[in-house]
Amino acid sequence: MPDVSNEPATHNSPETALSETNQAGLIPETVESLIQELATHNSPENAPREINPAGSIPETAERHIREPATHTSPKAARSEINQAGLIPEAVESLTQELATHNSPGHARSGINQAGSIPETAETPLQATDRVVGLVPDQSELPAAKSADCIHNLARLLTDRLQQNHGCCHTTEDDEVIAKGTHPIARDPIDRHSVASSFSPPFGYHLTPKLESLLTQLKHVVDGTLERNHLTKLRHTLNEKLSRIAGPAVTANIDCPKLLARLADNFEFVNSYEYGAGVERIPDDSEFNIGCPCNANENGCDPSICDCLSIEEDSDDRIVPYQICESNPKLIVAKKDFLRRKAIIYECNSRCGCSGDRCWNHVVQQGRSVRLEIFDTGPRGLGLRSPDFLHRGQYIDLYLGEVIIKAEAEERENLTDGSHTQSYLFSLDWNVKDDEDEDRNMKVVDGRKFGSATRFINHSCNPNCKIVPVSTTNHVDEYLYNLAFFAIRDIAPGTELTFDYTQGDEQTTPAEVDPDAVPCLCGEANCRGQLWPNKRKGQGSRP
Ligand SMILES: C[S@@+](CC[C@H](N)C(=O)[O-])C[C@H]1O[C@@H](n2cnc3c(N)ncnc32)[C@H](O)[C@@H]1O
Repeated sequence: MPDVSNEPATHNSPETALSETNQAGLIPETVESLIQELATHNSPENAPREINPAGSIPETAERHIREPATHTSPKAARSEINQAGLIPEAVESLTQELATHNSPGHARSGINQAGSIPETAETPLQATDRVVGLVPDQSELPAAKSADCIHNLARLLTDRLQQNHGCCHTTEDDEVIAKGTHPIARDPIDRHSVASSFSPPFGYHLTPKLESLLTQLKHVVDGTLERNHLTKLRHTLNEKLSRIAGPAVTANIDCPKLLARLADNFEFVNSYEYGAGVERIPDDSEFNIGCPCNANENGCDPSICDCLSIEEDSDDRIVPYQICESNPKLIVAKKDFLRRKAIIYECNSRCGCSGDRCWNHVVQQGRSVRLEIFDTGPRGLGLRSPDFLHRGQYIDLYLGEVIIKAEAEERENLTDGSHTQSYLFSLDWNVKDDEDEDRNMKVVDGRKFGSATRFINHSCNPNCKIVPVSTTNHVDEYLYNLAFFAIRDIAPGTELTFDYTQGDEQTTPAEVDPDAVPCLCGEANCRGQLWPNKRKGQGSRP
């Protein structure tokens, strides 16, 4: 990238520089055409007369942007213009700079297909045009001095392009990123640095026209940086999404702030991440035994399957799954099971029914539906599926860092009193009392690591439910999966929601806690708040 401040202009006689640049394909065709147009119409003496004093692009030049230039060889045109001092080097450098950051091929195809001037191509066009437009003011500000001013600006803009490859976060985003454990390190950017640091060399004055040119250049460079940054964020995010196991998880997000938060500050994981101090019973513990069902006879038999939980008031085993009525290839959670509070113990490889061929083996098969993270507006990001979801269909797991209760409390205290989003989910299904909770309970934190379900918002009239599911390790009662199931048929593209107070008493509070996070679900039965502010983390306790 050329340093226009220090580089002697020797090897760049304007002619050579332009021809070199053109060989490298760096100057968009439209700029060429305009230069030709200007050269044809503007001999140095004619220029002030011909060019619209208001600084807009002359009609003739506009026309030529769409027409192939025929009558003037670019080389000759440039040489004429340069002799007249009408194309300052700085504009040339800036043209190159912008062209480098915005592939010329791309710029050209944008121009040609749309038949209009894209923003990126506008810079050199406008710059050239307006610089020429300065000629009438030469008595006030000699062209050479104008060029110096622009040169100075071009250096600052170039520095800015070199220093950061497009970080245009807001201060708020920088804060969010600074708090994260996995940020892509970026220095905070002062968006006004160019404007505030530019001042004309001593003794030079800026005409209003030049000042407006400089402002335009700055906006174009800022816009270019912003676009480059968004492209990079999308790339980063798509890479992360592509590493998620199973059918596609995509993101449909335009808001730069939300995009930055997701791309820079969140990692998708395919299983739990275990934090410090989390004790686990190993899967191969001698106490983990399978059921006696026989794969070669009746398969898994609900009347004898030891994996199934037993009803409290009878010896009946609770059968959680059935064949889906509207799609016989699908095993879904039973309607009556979804209404109750119960944990699912699935069969696994230790079982006589050989686990993976057993009907009681749904969550372990993994996600089978596609998901899309999208911008809901007032509720931040949300989740939906482009697929039709059947009632009882398993959707995905809620994943994240598994941490001990004390750690969860510390994390929650950091955000206490604020309406910061909460991603804590207590694994409290088998917790007996407060002492047991303090000693054994674990919490899943989906803030920095998680799955797509971490974006499921709350609704007071939800279409999903979270169910505790134990799969390969039935003896570790404090560690199980949190699995989302559809509780009714869900049309493609419908936002997925669940009740954040699931398991708690779900009555409309007499008065909404003024410190609580207000609920924006918009349902007729909305309770007005997500959680009472005293407890933001969710739990699955029955
Ligand atoms: C688990 S996150 C859900 C994803 C979140 N919307 C995001 O952008 O990352 C929970 C947070 O989402 C927001 N949220 C979820 N449901 C909401 C609702 N019904 N009304 C208002 N905010 C909601 C709250 O800020 C809550 O703390």
